[in-house]
Amino acid sequence: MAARVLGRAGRLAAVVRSSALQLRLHGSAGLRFGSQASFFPPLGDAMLPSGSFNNHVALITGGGTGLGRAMTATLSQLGAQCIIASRKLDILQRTAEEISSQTGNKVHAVQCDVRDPQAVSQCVDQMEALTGLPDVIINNAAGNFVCPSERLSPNAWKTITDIVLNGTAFVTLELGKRLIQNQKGASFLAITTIYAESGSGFVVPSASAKAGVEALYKSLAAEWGRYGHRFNIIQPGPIRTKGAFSRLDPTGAFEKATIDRIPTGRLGTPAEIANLAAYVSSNYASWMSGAVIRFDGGEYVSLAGEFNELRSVTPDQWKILEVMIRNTKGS
Ligand SMILES: CC/C=C\C/C=C\C=C\C(=O)SCCNC(=O)CCNC(=O)[C@H](O)C(C)(C)COP(=O)(O)OP(=O)(O)OC[C@H]1O[C@@H](n2cnc3c(N)ncnc32)[C@H](O)[C@@H]1OP(=O)(O)O
Ligand SMILES: NC(=O)C1=CN([C@@H]2O[C@H](COP(=O)(O)OP(=O)(O)OC[C@H]3O[C@@H](n4cnc5c(N)ncnc54)[C@H](OP(=O)(O)O)[C@@H]3O)[C@@H](O)[C@H]2O)C=CC1
Repeated sequence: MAARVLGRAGRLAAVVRSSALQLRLHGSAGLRFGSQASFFPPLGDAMLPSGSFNNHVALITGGGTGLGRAMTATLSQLGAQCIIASRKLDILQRTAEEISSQTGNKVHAVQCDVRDPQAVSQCVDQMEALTGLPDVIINNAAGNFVCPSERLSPNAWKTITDIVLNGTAFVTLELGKRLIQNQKGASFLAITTIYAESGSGFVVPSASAKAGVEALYKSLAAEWGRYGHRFNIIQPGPIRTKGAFSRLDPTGAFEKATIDRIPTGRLGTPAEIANLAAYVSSNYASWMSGAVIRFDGGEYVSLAGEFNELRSVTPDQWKILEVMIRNTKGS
């Protein structure tokens, strides 16, 4: 009994320690925990051996904020030279300076609106001049907001699908063609979402575009292996970032309900997904291509199972239910 209590206290202490670490490197917002979260403490430090990305160049779209920033921090800590690209140059530059002053590795900030194929081509020109072509490409940039579909204007639809599907395609095709020409292989990773698979009301442009991204990456995994390219997908569940939560949970009501239904009792953390993205993008995963990795604390299966709500039935209620069911014998 004492050992069990001590074990639990140890796990809680680990949660606190690793949250403090993440705050330092990734600047994550406050974490909220459900009752079972102490079984699943998030670890904040880099999982791969130091130097795993030495002599590697990584491009992370949307790398100035949220999950992209965390992925950049981890890759940079592991030795990569990173390029982060998005629309807001001031934010990119601030992030680049902060990360590179912590890791000692260069992070370059390049302005790019991924919706514009010419801007993407210029961004890749700039990148070639700065670092040469990349070994790792993470298509992480996205746009989204909750909205009943009957309220969507054509431009609202176009804005989201342009950033998510066309933006990912423009970046992937531009880099893919140049890498093929230079006979250089690379790891491509796309960040989608768990509802790319199920679809979801109220985020229909995002769901449609993310499903398209998954089809794009699975198709290219089959077609471009012969050029040395790997294509993989991570589907994150909810991870608190300002960009996502301000547009998808403006009142904060979604967060509590979500934590209640996630079997691991908490949201994910930016550092956790950064570790997974680093592994998938690394040479340790050189046999991984065409993979779709759900990373959601169990939320998807929790939402899907018809009888999962029975979690709220108490042991006393089960005694009554069991008698009722057993009484059907022979009927
Ligand atoms: C709680 C989390 C749980 C789970 C998360 C699961 C999945 C998460 C997926 C994500 O992708 S989260 C990432 C979210 N991050 C971002 O969205 C960051 C970037 N976003 C933006 O820059 C904007 O929000 C943007 C997507 C609207 C694009 O900005 P831009 O300046 O290019 O567009 P406009 O502001 O000009 O709008 C274009 C068009 O859309 C209409 N519109 C904008 N907001 C809304 C809204 N809330 N409801 C309805 N319509 C909206 C806007 O009116 C324009 O259309 P019209 O020209 O007026 O017709
Ligand atoms: N957080 C979560 O719970 C989840 C997130 N995801 C996915 O994770 C990824 C990161 O999201 P998250 O970090 O939460 O949110 P953020 O809003 O922080 O990240 C989105 C990034 O995309 C960039 N971006 C948006 N539009 C463009 C554009 N037209 N061109 C170039 N860059 C653009 C933004 O930078 P800028 O404004 O400078 O252009 C921003 O850095 C996204 O793909 C999202 O769909 C998926 C499931 C859950």
